[in-house]
Amino acid sequence: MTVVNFEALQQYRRDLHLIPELALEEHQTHAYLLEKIKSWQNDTMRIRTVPELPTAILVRFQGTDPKRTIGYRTDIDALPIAEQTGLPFESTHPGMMHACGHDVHMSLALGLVHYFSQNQPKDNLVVFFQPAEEAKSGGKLAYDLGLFTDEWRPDEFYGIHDQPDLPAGTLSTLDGTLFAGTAELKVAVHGQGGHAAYPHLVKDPIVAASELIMQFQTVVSRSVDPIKGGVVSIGVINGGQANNVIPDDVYFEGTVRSMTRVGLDLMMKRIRQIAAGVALANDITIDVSLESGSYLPVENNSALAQQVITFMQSRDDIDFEVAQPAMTGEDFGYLLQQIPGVMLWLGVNDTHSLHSPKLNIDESALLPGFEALKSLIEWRMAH
Ligand SMILES: CC(=O)N[C@@H](CCC[C@H](N)C(=O)O)C(=O)O
Repeated sequence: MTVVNFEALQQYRRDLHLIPELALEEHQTHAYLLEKIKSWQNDTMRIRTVPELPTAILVRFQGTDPKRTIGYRTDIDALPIAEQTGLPFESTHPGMMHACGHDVHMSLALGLVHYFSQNQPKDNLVVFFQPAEEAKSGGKLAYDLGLFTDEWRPDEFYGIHDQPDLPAGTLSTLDGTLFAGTAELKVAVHGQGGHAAYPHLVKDPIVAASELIMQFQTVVSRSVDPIKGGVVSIGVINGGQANNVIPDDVYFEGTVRSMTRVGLDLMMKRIRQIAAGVALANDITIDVSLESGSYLPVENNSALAQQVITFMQSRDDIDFEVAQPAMTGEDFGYLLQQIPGVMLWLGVNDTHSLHSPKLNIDESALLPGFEALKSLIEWRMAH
């Protein structure tokens, strides 16, 4: 029985787009999702929330003839970005926006929960609404809290991410590593400020931070095998308040990325070495924090990815393209290190990139995205 249509998916997506919330603070989102899920509850379903990760929700469907448990994961958090789309359902939360399409991901996951509440699956199915993908590693937190133990442990895990570069509704993945592993970089440059007219009497953190940021750009160009590649990007820089005052401190943040854990380790080592060298050269203190280990490379399980690709390519009603690896990060990578599975892109056709304040996804992706995921899950359960 088909109970999910475009209008329903669009309504979920727009409702959720109005109320974006940051990592681990997704309380309104959680309440919205829970209310919908509870409205479909029946004897085949169990709904689980946990006090240690209060915005997470797990839904488990008992299979009719289970030989395994399939997992499906959506992220639920938003970004600290002030929306500039001008849409009638623009964010009502100042400075926050679903600029990475998690509203789309949640809409599809709600569609799946609604559908399987009316069509009991053959295998068991666990749908995981995960907080904190953009920051704070909700996937790892959930795993480390033991959310996926006993009957809640999927044997295989699937998830999607929207992709503005692909036509709306096109699915895409590859047999291999889809997304990079990332490390979050935080740097504090501590100098000794003073009057800008007397630079010889200060320890200038602005000059040191500038040198450091430019030197970091040599990590990829001089230390990483060009065939393998990597990314060092700075997204935050703060320091100073007046044009004629040299401040005491400068603070900046960025992200370091590689398709392999070995590559990421190398880049992190070079960043620490460069920071130590620039600190010495400027007679200044530089504190570097590099956190990795949660946003691991998103490595699709080879056997499962081949099956997904074969299935998608065999279906006339699914538009599918084999993907190229991307430097995007995802903490689904952490879950895929624990549980085999596959992440896919879903095309949402926009000229604006992910993380743009003008991202305006093409909602015609919603129904084909839902249908493809539902068909994939049902096909997998039949094999
Ligand atoms: C799909 C996407 O855009 N994911 C984020 C994941 C954030 C990773 C982490 N917070 C970091 O900044 O390294 C991304 O930025 O790729």
